[in-house]
This record gives sequence, structure tokens and C-alpha cells, in this order.
Amino acid sequence: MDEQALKARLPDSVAARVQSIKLENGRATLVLDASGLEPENRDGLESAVKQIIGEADGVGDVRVAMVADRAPPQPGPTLIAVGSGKGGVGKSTLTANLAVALARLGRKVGIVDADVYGPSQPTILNNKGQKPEARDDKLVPVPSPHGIPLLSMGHLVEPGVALAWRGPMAGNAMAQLIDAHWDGTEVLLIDLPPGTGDVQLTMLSKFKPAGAVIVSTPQDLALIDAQRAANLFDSGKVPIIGLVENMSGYACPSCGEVSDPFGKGGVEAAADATGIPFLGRIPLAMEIRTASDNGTPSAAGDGHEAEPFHAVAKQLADWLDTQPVGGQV
Ligand SMILES: Nc1ncnc2c1ncn2[C@@H]1O[C@H](COP(=O)(O)OP(=O)(O)OP(=O)(O)O)[C@@H](O)[C@H]1O
Repeated sequence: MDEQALKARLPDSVAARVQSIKLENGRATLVLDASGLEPENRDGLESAVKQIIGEADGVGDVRVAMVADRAPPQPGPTLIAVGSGKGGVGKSTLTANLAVALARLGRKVGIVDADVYGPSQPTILNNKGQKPEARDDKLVPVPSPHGIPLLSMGHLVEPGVALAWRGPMAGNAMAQLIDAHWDGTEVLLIDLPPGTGDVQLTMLSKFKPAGAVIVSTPQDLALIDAQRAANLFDSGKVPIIGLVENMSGYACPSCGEVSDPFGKGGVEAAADATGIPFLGRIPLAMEIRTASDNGTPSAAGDGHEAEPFHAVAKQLADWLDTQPVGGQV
């Protein structure tokens, strides 16, 4: 059974709402346009789709994200998702540094570390081992020395435990981190796990972010995965703010000069080809890694390795200024 055959099982009026459909290892993932539907009809449609698709040969599991054109306006921070197609490309590093750089521009920024499989923000932002308190059944973000309040999967579970979670549990845990006491926070950066799985689907259907930043390294394979991540946001009607190329070129530890052993411009060219804005490149630099490991993100200092983060943050701040006030939490 291929994806088009799966879609053909749905009545025309429902098929017309399918923004994307993917079948991989027996799991069907659909993003459906829920615009104009009342909540009860939305739930009914979701169950019907799960049943019809679940009955098809070769489908063992169905995941559905229902997305609306616009999330209903609610008070709370503006949500920005930071995603990547694959792990290890520097998404957490970029998220932390962008938060610090935005804070230095006067923005009130928080981070949700939704990377169930490798929560690293408590280390990068230096508040590891602290547990968030709960007030009125909601979590209270944990402050960090750089002025960035944080809620992380790493605060909730012991390292490695979440690895055994089934997908929906990860989605629910992320919902707790976002639906928390973010009073006073204007912008909430969501450090997503790599890929296009359950956490991303929960994000799209429950907390439609105002925009998404995609991180990639220059290699072709990483780029193809990044494109896939961008497609998911696209099908969820989340504007892609832009692509950032990380580990692009090598920064000389003594003079800071950047050379390009892997070639240059791959991500920018890919962004150009797909019409996605290119936000900039962050070089591969030893100081960036050691600063993260030591809990002092580069963007908090004034070294040359801070500059590219500030340049990307400036563009993000400009983009935020074009957005209506108030977010989705
Ligand atoms: N520009 C850079 N220069 C040097 N090291 C970097 C750079 N960006 C990230 N790193 C290092 O690469 C490793 C992976 O980065 P990071 O954890 O941010 O990636 P990630 O995409 O969030 O990974 P995962 O999805 O597995 O959590 C870390 O050790 C980090 O310090």
C-alpha cells in the first residue's frame, strides 16, 4: 500500500484536508487541515481517519496532527520551534545561544527543551540537577544564570529513561513543559527532538508555533533531512523563519579565520532553491563546544564566536517584530 492509495481510502471531503501523508515502517503519519472545524467535529474527524487508515494493509499505527490556519489568539509567549532533520547538527547549541543573544537584545526569552532523547539544555544553560516546582498543577520554569528560564525533559526524568517512552508519552510530556507558568516570557524557543515524530505532531496540533527555525550542517544528507523537517512545518502551516547552517567551515582557534574544508554554501543554495530565507552560518569552533559543555554559551561573551549567533538572533528579532503580540500558550 502506498501513500496515495492510503489517501484514496478517505472520503473526498476528508482527503481534501490532507496536508501530508507518510507511511514508514508500518506507521502512517497524516497532517490534516482542521480549519473551520468545531472542536467536537475535529475530534470526530481524527478518530474516523485513524480508523479508516488503520484498517489498511500494512498499517500498524496511525498518527494524526490536526492543524488550523491560525491558532486561536491566547495570551502567552510567542512560540518558535527550532528543529532539524537529524540529531547532532547543533540544534540545542543554536537554541541556547539564540536565546542568550535575544535576551541581550532586550527580549524576554525562555526555552523548552523538548528533546526527549537527548535533553542538553540544563548542561548548556548551567542549571542541571535543579527540579522545577509545580504551582496550580503547572510547572514553574527553572531560572538559569544567563537569564533564560528553562523547562527541560532533563528536569523531569533521569537520563535515559525517556528513551523507552512510547511516542505519545513524549508528546504529552512536551505539552506539560509548554503549558507552564511562562508569565513574563515573550518568546519561547522550543528545542525539538530531531526528525519528524510524535513530539513534532503534538507541537503542530496542540501548540502551533508562530514560526520555525531549521538547523542543518552542510552535508547533503543532513540537508535532505532538514528539508523533510521543513516540509512537516510547511504542511502544518507553520511559517519557516529560515535555515541556519551550523558547523559550516572551521574557525581557526588562534585567529578566528574561517576555512571551508567541506565546501561552502550548500545550505544557502538549498534555502534559495526552496524559497526559504537563509539566516546565516555558524562555524565549527572548539570554543563553541567547550562553552556549551561549561554552561556558558558563547553568545553570552564578546568573543568572535559570539558574533554569528548575534547576527542570526538579530534576524529572528526582526522577524518577531513583524508578528502580532501574544502567542499560543
Ligand atoms: N558550531 C559548533 N562548533 C563546535 N561544536 C559544536 C557546534 N555546534 C554544536 N557543537 C557540538 O556538537 C555536539 C552536538 O550539538 P547539539 O547537542 O547542539 O546538537 P543537537 O542537534 O541538539 O543534537 P541532538 O539532537 O542529539 O540533541 C555538541 O557537543 C556541541 O557542543
